[in-house]
Amino acid sequence: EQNVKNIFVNGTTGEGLSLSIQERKQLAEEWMCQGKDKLDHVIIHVGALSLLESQELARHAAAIGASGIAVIAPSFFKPTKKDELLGFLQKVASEAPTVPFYYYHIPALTGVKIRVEELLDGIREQIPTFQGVKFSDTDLLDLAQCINKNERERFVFLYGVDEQLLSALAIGANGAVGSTYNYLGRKTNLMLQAFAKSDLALAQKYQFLTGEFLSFVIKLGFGVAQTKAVMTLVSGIPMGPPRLPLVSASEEFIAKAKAKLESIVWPDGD
Ligand SMILES: CC(=O)N[C@H](C=O)[C@@H](O)[C@H](O)[C@H](O)CO
Ligand SMILES: CC(=O)C(=O)O
Repeated sequence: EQNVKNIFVNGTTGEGLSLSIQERKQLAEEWMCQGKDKLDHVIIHVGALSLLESQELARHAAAIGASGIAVIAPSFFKPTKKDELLGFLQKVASEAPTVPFYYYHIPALTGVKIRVEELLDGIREQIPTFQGVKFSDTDLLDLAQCINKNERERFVFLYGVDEQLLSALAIGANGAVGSTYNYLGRKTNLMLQAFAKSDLALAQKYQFLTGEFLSFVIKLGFGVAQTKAVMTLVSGIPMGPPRLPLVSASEEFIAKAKAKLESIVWPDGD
């Protein structure tokens, strides 16, 4: 329905860090199975506070044939220097030595603000499977420097601040991973197509409209619980309640989000 061809499992929206290891394995297996003939890539997030658990999840993802694995920075005891973060990532990546590895940079949630530009310098020597970054930060200078310096190594940069994806594309991001594509995937694909055809005015229209929706719901209080409510609203598929400490979106939020979404007039006419 949203025509999304790649999936990122057990990340932020999937509340991966709130699930048990057993649950995470089960979900990864289910997505591999369901996606078999439908999806191009299944990237499984295997980050955890415990290095041992993260390694176990990496081995599991490799065993079930994941197209990639991703890891966020550990966020209770935090790495403060590049080499500390790199050491952790390396010890996870090496458990899945044939699986492309992505660093999931999301400093607003992890509190780990080590610049990606710095992290990537020489990273292939430590992590031969290093493939790219899921870059969920607004620092477009850091992203630009990553892209500028790493062109030769052909890393992939998947952008994760959906409301400013177009700006990231302009600076050279290769793709996008984000929560809103669960319900605005089709519209975002139209934006990507417009950008690919250099129709910047049309691409901007889509970005302005997705931005209008997001700025509206962000003012109401927008997080993973609210995202799930909007997913249910649009798809009709019940997402179930989030897990504590997150609590379900209010009926008032759902009604307002629904009205806002329905009020938007898209360039493609629906
Ligand atoms: C913090 C967070 O959830 N980030 C998501 C991706 O990483 C984004 O997809 C946002 O949910 C989205 O850009 C809406 O603000
Ligand atoms: C939103 C997103 O990219 C994630 O669930 O990690």
